[in-house]
Amino acid sequence: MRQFAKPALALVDSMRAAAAIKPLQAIAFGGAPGSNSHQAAMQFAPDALPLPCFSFEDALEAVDSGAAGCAMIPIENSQHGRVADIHFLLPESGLAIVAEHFMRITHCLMALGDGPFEAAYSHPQALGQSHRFLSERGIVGLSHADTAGAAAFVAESGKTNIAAIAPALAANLYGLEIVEREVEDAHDNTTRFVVLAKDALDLVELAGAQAMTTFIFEVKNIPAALYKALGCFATNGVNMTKLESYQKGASFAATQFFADIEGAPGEPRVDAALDELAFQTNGVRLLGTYAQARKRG
Ligand SMILES: O=C(O)C(=O)C[C@]1(C(=O)O)C=C[C@@H](O)C=C1
Repeated sequence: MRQFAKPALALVDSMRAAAAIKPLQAIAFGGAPGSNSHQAAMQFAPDALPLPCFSFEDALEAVDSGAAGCAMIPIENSQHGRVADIHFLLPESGLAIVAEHFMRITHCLMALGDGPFEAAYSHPQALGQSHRFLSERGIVGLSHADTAGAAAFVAESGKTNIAAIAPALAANLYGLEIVEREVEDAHDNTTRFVVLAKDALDLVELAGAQAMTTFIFEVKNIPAALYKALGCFATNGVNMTKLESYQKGASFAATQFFADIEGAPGEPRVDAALDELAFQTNGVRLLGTYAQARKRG
């Protein structure tokens, strides 16, 4: 069911009503109020109106339809890697990345009782980030659309033998007890989020800031295709900070890559690298240029 559990509905409705009055000030996020994405949105833009959406896809759609000025989307986690689907959703959304935001993620085990628990519900990323904690206690991780939504679901269930893994705020919002704090397996657990909007940033706004540029490209199906693609950045002295491969479709013939570099189009060495990349590959698509939120290297 693509609907938040009952304990979240009043808050979701009031946030949606406030956002509907001033959509340009609204920041859409995937998850119920109290989710990590909600908290990242508020850290990034404390005066914005948070707009809860059931999924990341719905949050992107809210920007596309004009229901929100931008969306806050998790893209990768230091412990558990890529956030599923984002590599397909971002390019397909047609939106531009206008900012990045890093947030230290800390999870709590929360429930109506104090255990023992057969299962804990959460977003698959949060379950992955707390994998050791759960397996040491014999608690089965069960996937839910988001962390805070899982807390609302556990509250609605009335059951004392299930728990949620979610931010502390969610326990507060949905009336659960925090059984254990900091259940993430690594204590520097951090998620990188990106902010997406309809219009790309005007590069003039980035003057003086270290810029990042995110793009996707598809290599030709020939030997050394990736070597040649990466050579474009090596010879032009451009620092690549992220490179991830993924398959599009089921042919497995042409691999796509999702990449971040330091620098912006308009800088001669970046322009030269991207021009050469276009020549060496089946296509390059820029997803956005924005200010670096954390120094790399
Ligand atoms: O469910 C949430 O709380 C989310 O905001 C999603 C999400 C993610 O998908 O990465 C965000 C940050 C954390 O890494 C865990 C979960």
